[in-house]
Amino acid sequence: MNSLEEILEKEIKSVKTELPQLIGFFGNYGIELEREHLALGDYLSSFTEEHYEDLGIDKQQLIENLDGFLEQLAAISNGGSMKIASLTIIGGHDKTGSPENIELTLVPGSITSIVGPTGSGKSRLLADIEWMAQNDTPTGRTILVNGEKPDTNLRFSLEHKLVAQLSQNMNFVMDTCVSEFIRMHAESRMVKNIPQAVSEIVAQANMLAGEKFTEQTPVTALSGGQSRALMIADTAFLSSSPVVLIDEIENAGIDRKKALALLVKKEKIVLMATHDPILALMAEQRLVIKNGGIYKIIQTSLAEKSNLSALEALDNKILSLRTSLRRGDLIEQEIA
Ligand SMILES: Nc1ncnc2c1ncn2[C@@H]1O[C@H](COP(=O)(O)OP(=O)(O)OP(=O)(O)O)[C@@H](O)[C@H]1O
Repeated sequence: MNSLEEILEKEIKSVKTELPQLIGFFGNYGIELEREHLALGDYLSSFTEEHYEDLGIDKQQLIENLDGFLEQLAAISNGGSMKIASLTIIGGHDKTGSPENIELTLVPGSITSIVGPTGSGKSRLLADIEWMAQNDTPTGRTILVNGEKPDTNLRFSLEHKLVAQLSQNMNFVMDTCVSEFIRMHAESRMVKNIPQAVSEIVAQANMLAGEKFTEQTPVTALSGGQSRALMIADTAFLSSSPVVLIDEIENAGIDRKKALALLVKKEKIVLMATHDPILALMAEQRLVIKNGGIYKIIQTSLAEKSNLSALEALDNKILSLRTSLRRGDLIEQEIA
């Protein structure tokens, strides 16, 4: 990443191609990066004091803000290499206040499922991890990163986001198309080849969802399953967060096994709340939640793993029935 001095000495033309984020940065102050042959520093020095008064900022402040912005960009682009060695969940208490006597350490490359009745507290556990709870949530749990309390910077800084959360509700409020949505995200993550990222993410999302959508589809026109597929592909490709939390892939009518494979491709700590036996058994361990507390930790046994293929065969049968149903066929044949 270039230093502030180097950026100020560069021609505006190359600044715009190398750091397109700066177009938006200056745009926020009402500064258009015109006169492309000038060095950025010379361009900013060519403004009169009155001009700066009109913009509502003086030159020194603008340069300081630019420096801060460049630091943030550098932090984001280094995010790709951000790794953690472990995540520890220290128990709090269940809904009735009984202690949750547990200390569980998760390491990268592991998948842990979270099971339990509706309303038992699965999403709450994911939320505790997302917020790096420090005995300050309704469960009293504490989360440690690399065996230590994460510092406040790590907890609240967006650039160093430790956790990517895929939640049950994906409501897009922006009125923009799919490619624009991914482009904005890819740009903020300093991705170099944005068109390639866009087409890969759309292709992967379409492999997860039923009806295909295109790069031009408005995000507000996506179905629940399609938008979830888009968010899963987006997280898998663009998120550098070392921890991925998934709240129920199965409800969205997307191919959940492919989705899981996509998300765990990289060395990440994955936790997923699920009601689905296949997903639960694909994890190496599962946390059973009861009345708001972690009640049991079960290691997936060999016998359970060997049941997976029979479960998948059952599941494929249901899937093909679902496909027939969606196509408008009758389901009259005897089901063995
Ligand atoms: N240990 C706890 N102490 C107090 N409240 C809790 C505790 N655990 C969970 N809750 C609360 O219980 C409610 C239900 O929990 P949650 O939404 O996490 O359930 P869930 O298992 O994810 O349900 P579903 O399967 O329907 O998605 C929430 O309001 C949550 O904050």
